[in-house]
Amino acid sequence: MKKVVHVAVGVIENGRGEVYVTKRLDHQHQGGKWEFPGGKVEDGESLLHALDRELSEEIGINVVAAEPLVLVEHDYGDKAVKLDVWLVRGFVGQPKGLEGQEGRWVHARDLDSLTFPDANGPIIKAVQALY
Ligand SMILES: Nc1nc2c([nH]c(=O)n2[C@H]2C[C@H](O)[C@@H](COP(=O)(O)OP(=O)(O)OP(=O)(O)O)O2)c(=O)[nH]1
Ligand SMILES: [Mg+2]
Repeated sequence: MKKVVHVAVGVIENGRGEVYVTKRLDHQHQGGKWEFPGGKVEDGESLLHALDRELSEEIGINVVAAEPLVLVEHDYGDKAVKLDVWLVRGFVGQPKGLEGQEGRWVHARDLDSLTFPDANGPIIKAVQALY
């Protein structure tokens, strides 16, 4: 059976109906598409620790308050992922792409105008249902 890659993902919101998205680098899996920042959970690591570590590495924030939003399993054929998505309502720092990736705040209603990986459909629905 194919190994499923477990990913901690953060939907960071700013209290004004906007969420922070970054663009995956061209050489990455699903490169060139927008994403919610996050990355692989390491062996033995808790989800919240993975979330905080990845958001710190990728966009320079630390998580203060997060709650589970949605769990998405998706098989891309070349790779299967389990996205553990958290709504991040409290954080320290100002998000910015630290790995050369583009980043921007986008209003929840405008998420449909950006291209995300196929797995992200249920995430976008869950975000839009909040507003
Ligand atoms: N972070 C993130 N990953 C996503 C999203 N949607 C989606 O299909 N993915 C997939 C793409 C990748 O196959 C996987 C996440 O891996 P990643 O590349 O972010 O992992 P990582 O940060 O640990 O980076 P790496 O150094 O191992 O490449 O999940 C999303 O919205 N955010
Ligand atoms: Mg990542």
